[in-house]
Amino acid sequence: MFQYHCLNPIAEKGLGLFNEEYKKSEDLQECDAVLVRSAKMHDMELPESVKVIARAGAGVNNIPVKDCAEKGVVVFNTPGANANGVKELVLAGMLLASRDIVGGIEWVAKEKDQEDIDKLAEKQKKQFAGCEIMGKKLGIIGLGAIGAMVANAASALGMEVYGYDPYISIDAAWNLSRTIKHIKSLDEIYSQCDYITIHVPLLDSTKEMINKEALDKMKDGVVLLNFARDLLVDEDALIEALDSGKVKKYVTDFANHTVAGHKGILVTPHLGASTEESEENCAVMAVKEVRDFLENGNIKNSVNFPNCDMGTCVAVGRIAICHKNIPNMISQFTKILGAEGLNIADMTNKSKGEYAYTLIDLESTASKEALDELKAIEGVSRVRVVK
Ligand SMILES: NC(=O)C1=CN([C@@H]2O[C@H](COP(=O)(O)OP(=O)(O)OC[C@H]3O[C@@H](n4cnc5c(N)ncnc54)[C@H](O)[C@@H]3O)[C@@H](O)[C@H]2O)C=CC1
Ligand SMILES: O=C(O)CCC(=O)C(=O)O
Repeated sequence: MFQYHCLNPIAEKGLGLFNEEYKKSEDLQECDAVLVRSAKMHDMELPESVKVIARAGAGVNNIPVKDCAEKGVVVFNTPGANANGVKELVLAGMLLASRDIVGGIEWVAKEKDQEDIDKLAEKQKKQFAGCEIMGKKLGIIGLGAIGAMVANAASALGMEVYGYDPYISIDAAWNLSRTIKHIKSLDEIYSQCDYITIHVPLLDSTKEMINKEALDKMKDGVVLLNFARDLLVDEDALIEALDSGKVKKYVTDFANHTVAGHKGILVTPHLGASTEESEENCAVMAVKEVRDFLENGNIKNSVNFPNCDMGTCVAVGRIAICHKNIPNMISQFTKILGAEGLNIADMTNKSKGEYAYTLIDLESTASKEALDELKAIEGVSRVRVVK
């Protein structure tokens, strides 16, 4: 029996995929798995029982990913599962920034009791006039799941799309419309584009990448959209650029005291992935990842350990070892197992950066002593008997 805990509400369509072998628990103690959306986990004390965290979403900046790797806790996310939801809100954001739709709707609501509201509307509407996005230049920073979808959709709406992503995946590149201009320098995005939207993860290297220097290089009257993370933008510099007229509108999905209520800023309360479809897609993918990991030891879509798939175990036993990606680990594992007379039926070892993962199928059951010896190897963070 496995236990899981949800730090945020997770769609029932996903949780329903847990079978009778799983129990939802109201507290973390004794849990094998944690499911999370945006809850901040950096200051959270995780019990030793937690082996896996699944982020039902893309961004993992709310999770101490490296600390988890050190402790042998595998962290998953759900790549692409909410990308369409975000794409649609980005398109809405561009339209809201271009036409004063919000101002117009608020005006009608305010004047609702005017007898001649229809005539008044025709007279007043010029104050809410705007511009079209067709023919305008859109710069996209980050062409992953979301950026690529925004690029294709904006291109289909007649925008001239400039894309910048020095680390683009082959899959994302294949999915891009041929109309997207491949841009190799951010300066070109800044100097050319009327709209700029950012879709990169929040990392030390991307924090405040939109700063005063970047803003100064942008076209006068640029519209900036941020549906990725607020800390990607130096929002004090942004406010200055907005107040000076350099930036026409800032559309952000992240409410905070710097942006909330400020003129020229449209703030949504982190709604990018808040659609029925995205919530369900993320929950379904997260639960499948957790189940395959707990039941088979397989890893797919982890952000701190490598992909590793040995299917369902048909041997007598399977053990999973989380460890450092350093020399001499496999030979130490096989030596301990060999000394106990355990024959290895199948084995996979994969690495990702500093960390590695080994799955070993055995023709007989490993003793507690052998498992303890494996755990004691320097660089091993967790040994788990999967079967
Ligand atoms: N507002 C919301 O509700 C949501 C926000 N997000 C945010 O959007 C971010 C992106 O999401 P996805 O597109 O699904 O992730 P993704 O991982 O598919 O794409 C990120 C892309 O950014 C690129 N990148 C990384 N560093 C870069 C740099 N310095 N310059 C240019 N490109 C760089 C990567 O190569 C990758 O192609 C997430 O990390 C998350 O913070 C994601 C989903 C929902
Ligand atoms: O779960 C959510 O609503 C947040 C989505 C998000 O920001 C992400 O997937 O990175």
